Amino acid sequence: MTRPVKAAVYGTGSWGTAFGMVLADAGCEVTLWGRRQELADAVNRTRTNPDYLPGVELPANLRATTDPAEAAHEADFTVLAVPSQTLRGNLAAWAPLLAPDTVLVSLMKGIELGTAKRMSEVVEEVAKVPAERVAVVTGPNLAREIAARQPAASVVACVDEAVAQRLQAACHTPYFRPYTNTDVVGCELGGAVKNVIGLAVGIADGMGLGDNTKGSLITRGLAETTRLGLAMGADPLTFSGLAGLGDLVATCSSPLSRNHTFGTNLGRGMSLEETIAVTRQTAEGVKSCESVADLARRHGVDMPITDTVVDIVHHGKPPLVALKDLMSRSAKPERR
Ligand SMILES: NC(=O)C1=CN([C@@H]2O[C@H](COP(=O)(O)OP(=O)(O)OC[C@H]3O[C@@H](n4cnc5c(N)ncnc54)[C@H](O)[C@@H]3O)[C@@H](O)[C@H]2O)C=CC1
Ligand SMILES: O=C(CO)COP(=O)(O)O
Repeated sequence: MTRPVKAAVYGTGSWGTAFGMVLADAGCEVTLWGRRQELADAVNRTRTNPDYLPGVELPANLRATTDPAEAAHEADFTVLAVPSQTLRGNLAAWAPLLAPDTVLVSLMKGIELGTAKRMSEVVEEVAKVPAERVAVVTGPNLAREIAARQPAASVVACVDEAVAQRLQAACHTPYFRPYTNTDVVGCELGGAVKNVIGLAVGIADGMGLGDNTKGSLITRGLAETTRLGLAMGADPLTFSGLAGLGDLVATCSSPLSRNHTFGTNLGRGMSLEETIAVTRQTAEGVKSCESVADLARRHGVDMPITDTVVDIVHHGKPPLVALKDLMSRSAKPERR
C-alpha cells in the first residue's frame, strides 16, 4: 500500500496555513512549522489558526509543530512560506534537516534585497539543490479567499515539467485548480512585481483617483514587468496568464491585499512609519520595490512605475509630485 503524499509547510502565516489546507484537502498529510508554541498548540487543539485565519476550520490531516526536523521528516514537498527577506537565514537552519529527495516549493513573492535574487535562486543556493527540485506556486491566490474555499486557479512552475505535474496533483482540489508552467523566471517575476504595482494602485486609490488611473497602472505595470521578464529570458506569454495579469488584477482590486492596503494608507497621507505600524502582515512590495528596481538596473530595463513607488515609499516623495513626474516623462510609443 502506498503512503499518502507528505508535505511540510514552513510558515504558519496566512498563505502557509491556507496552502497547507489546500494540500490537506487534496489528500496530503501536512505538517505546518511555526515559531510559536502557543500557535502550534492552538492549531492542533482547535483546528484553526486563530492569529492568521480566524474562523477557518482546518482539516484533520493537517497538524502543526515548532520542531523543524519533525516537519521535515519524509516530506515529499517542503513548502516555504516565510517573508522573502528572511528566507535565506531560515532555510540555512532547515536545509540539513530536509528529506533527501524532497521538492522545495516557494510560495513567496519577493526579490532578495542586496542580491536581487528570485526566491527559487535563493532556495537552490542555500539548500544546494538543482533547479529541477525547486518549484514555485503563484497566481491570484488571496489567502483569505482560498481559506474560504472560493474557486481560484493557480500556477505551479518548475523547469522540470514532471515535477510540476506531481505538485499539481498534490494540490488540486474542487476549489483550487493549478496549471503547470516551466517558465519559473516569468512566474516569479510576475508575483514579485505585482506587489509593487499593487502598492502603486493602492496609493492612487488612497489619493481618491478612479478606475482610469487603475487601468492605466495595471496595464503599464504589466508592460514594465514584461520588459524585465524579456530581458531575463522569461516567456512573455507568462505575463498574460495567471502569474501575471491574473495576480495583478486580484491584488489591485482587493482590500484583502496587504500591498494594496499599504499603498492606500500611504496615498491617504499616512507616513511610512504609521503605515508600517498598522500593517500586521507581510507586504512584500515594500522591500521588494527596491530589489525589483535593482534588478531592472542590472538588466538595463526602464521601470518607471517601480521607480515611482521606490521614491514615494523610501525617499518620502509626496504622491502628488511623484504622479506628476510619472505623467510628464517624455512621450513614447505604446510598444517598444
Ligand atoms: N497572504 C496571501 O494572500 C499570499 C501571500 N503570498 C506570499 O507568501 C509569503 C508569505 O506570506 P503570508 O503567509 O501571507 O505572510 P504572513 O505575514 O501572514 O505570515 C508570515 C509568516 O512568517 C513568519 N515569520 C515572520 N518573520 C519570520 C522570521 N524571521 N523567521 C521565520 N518566520 C518568520 C510569521 O510568523 C508568519 O508565520 C509572502 O512572500 C507573500 O507574498 C503569496 C500568495 C498569497
Ligand atoms: O499575492 C497575493 C495574492 O495572490 C496576496 O497579495 P498581498 O501579499 O498583497 O496580500
